[in-house]
Amino acid sequence: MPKEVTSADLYIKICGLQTAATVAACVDSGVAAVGFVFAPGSPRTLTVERAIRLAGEVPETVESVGVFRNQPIDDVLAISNRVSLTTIQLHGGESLTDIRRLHREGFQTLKAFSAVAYNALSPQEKLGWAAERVLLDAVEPGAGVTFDAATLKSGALPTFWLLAGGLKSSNVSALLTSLFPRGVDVSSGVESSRGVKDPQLIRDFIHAARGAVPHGAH
Ligand SMILES: O=C(O)c1ccccc1NCC(=O)[C@H](O)[C@H](O)COP(=O)(O)O
Repeated sequence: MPKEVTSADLYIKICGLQTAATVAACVDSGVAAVGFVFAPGSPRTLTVERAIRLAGEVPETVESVGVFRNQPIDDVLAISNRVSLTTIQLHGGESLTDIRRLHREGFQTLKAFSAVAYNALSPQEKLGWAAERVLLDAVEPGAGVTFDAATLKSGALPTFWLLAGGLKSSNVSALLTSLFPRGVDVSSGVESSRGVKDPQLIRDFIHAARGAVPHGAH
């Protein structure tokens, strides 16, 4: 039986932020993490200079996460150090060896897999990822597409895993109470148009996610 996650320790990450106003909406609502995209080709991709300004608005109590996909690890580290990120999220074919190197360099990590790719790992490979923080997503990240969550085999999931892929305020509650992830990650579901975050949609999403789980002791 998965450990019950309460609203006090539910990890909520809002990804793909591009403005100070949306960073403030996340921070004021008490999220665990905000995400800045550095993977090329996304409508949310930031320049390093802009990311430095936005990350400067994030207090130490909130993780500043850089999102990368199949970029050389030396480049990932260089950007992460310049922006003063706390956490590196990897969406490509990066290995456990890459993740361990990032840990040695002082970063927390999130390794993203599509649910399909995670299910296809061997039992031995899953064991390797069991102690890492993992994000389970749709095949195309940041596209606002859900996946068939019933395919997740709960017995083989890491202790800390986040649900992502097509989440929004109208579906997050049902998914949280059926799958028991440690937290959730959203991008498209808090946008008014592709790539454009909306502070009110961010607040609505956080409210809906918190409402889905019991209140913790404070
Ligand atoms: O956001 C992107 O465009 C992106 C591009 C390349 C790799 C990852 C990307 N986003 C990763 C995220 O953390 C998203 O929040 C996650 O995939 C969920 O996205 P959505 O389905 O849009 O909520």
